[in-house]
Amino acid sequence: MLELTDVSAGYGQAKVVRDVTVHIGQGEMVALLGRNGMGKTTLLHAVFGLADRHAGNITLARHTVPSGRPDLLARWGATLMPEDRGVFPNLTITDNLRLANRKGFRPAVDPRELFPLLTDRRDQLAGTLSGGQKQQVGIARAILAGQSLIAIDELTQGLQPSLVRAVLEALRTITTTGVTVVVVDQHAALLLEYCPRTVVMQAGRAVFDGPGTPRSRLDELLALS
Ligand SMILES: Nc1ncnc2c1ncn2[C@@H]1O[C@H](COP(=O)(O)OP(=O)(O)OP(=O)(O)O)[C@@H](O)[C@H]1O
Repeated sequence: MLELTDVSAGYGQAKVVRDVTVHIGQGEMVALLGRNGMGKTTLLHAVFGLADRHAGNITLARHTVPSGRPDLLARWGATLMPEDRGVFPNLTITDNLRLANRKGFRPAVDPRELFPLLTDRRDQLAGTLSGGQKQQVGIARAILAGQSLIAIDELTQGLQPSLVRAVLEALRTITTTGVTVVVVDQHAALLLEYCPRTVVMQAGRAVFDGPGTPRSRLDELLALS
């Protein structure tokens, strides 16, 4: 559903991502790992039209993705969770969800079943939630919008492990309904528990792509600069 073929990308003349080929199927849950500055975010940005693509092809759900058109990605069903987690801070949780819900669309999994917070704090302004709580609202919005690919950068940043687990658990559940999930982080341990497939970036290249990675091999890849 998301296919990157020989993708090189960066910012202006700066080359960051080099010759990356990764094909991700519908309903997969993929961890994109790598140390600081290895190009994980830039790769996501290349997919979502936020970095400059220097070479290669990207297709999403059989659409050819042109460079520099982030608007098309949203229209074709892909969401990149931004740092503010894509919530309207001055609206309540309920209103955030209501606005996101595509007319007449009922997701296979009700996000309120995944995240009790959405009910317990329904009248709270989203801007007053913690980062992890906002992330839950952001993911719920993507689910209600019927998005078929959800990518999350820096999933664990600033979140307590129990919240990270709740989010990963929820993401795993939605993959069973056919939604594709790509999670980016530099902390491997938790993600590895939930993601059957791992792509490791090193100096802009995808140096490993596979399921069932032995932990020792991953430690080795993540330790190298
Ligand atoms: N806007 C930019 N202009 C020029 N270079 C950039 C820009 N953003 C990032 N870079 C460079 O691209 C390289 C890769 O950065 P990127 O953010 O993709 O790495 P990352 O693997 O996501 O790292 P981290 O885990 O620290 O976020 C770094 O050397 C960084 O300095």
